Amino acid sequence: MAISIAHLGPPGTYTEAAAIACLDWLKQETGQDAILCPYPSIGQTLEAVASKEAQMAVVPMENSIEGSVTMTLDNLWQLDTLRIQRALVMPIFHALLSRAEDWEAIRVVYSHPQALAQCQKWLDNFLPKAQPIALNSTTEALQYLDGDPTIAAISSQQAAQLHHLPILACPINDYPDNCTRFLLLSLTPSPGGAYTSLAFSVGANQPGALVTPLQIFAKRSINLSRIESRPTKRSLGEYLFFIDLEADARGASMQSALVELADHTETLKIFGSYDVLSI
Ligand SMILES: O=C(O)C(=O)Cc1ccccc1
Repeated sequence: MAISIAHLGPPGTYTEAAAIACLDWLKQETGQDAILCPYPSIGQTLEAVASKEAQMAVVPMENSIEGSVTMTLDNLWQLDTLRIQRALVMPIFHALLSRAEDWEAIRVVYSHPQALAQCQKWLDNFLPKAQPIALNSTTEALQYLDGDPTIAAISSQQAAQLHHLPILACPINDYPDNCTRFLLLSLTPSPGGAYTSLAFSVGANQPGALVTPLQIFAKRSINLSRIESRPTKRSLGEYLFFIDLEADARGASMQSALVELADHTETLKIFGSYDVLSI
């Protein structure tokens, strides 16, 4: 039977393209068929798996220009049953979609906050009078573009094709080397792999509260490839730390590091060990 892969919709999002790559990979590697299920937000996409409405989810995690997708980090922490199965990195090329005949007519540009941020300088240069408006996804506004030549959206070329909309400019991202890392998640234990992602809170705000956990990995020569802090949402100035390590949690050295880490953190959540899918 086909399994369902939840992703951020409506159809044509970058996350859908990443989910299609995961679906193809699943079929090739395991023979498993899958269908795509679009959800209106990243939160609802992850919630669908946590509540077993869908078997897998694909979500954006981090962009090379804009950094973390905070919605994903916050939901991963809250729904602590989700485990990372694979990561995949996709190049992102943004396009300006609109029915406007004259750019001067464009008053509003809709898109996902990351896409607006990745095209900020371009928008300042070429559409200084247009108001950027953030939505849940790059494709949320596409249904409104047909009837209104004063609006535009930043979306992908594939989305333009899918929704039969003209591309006024492409690529419009401020930096040409624009990549996003996506995660494939499910409730099943991670398969293991070259990377481990985890997050922790620290007990007291005191000297060494962060350096002590980090030294646990440094003294074992385990490389830290990323660190990101997020507010705990309990009180101002209290943080959670999300870290990625270049090691498999099943290895002996990581096993002992994780035991030690549990002793030096308040809450520790291990999202799993996984490999990066090449597409
Ligand atoms: O809105 C989308 O299309 C997404 O998949 C989120 C996103 C936005 C910008 C870059 C990468 C992913």
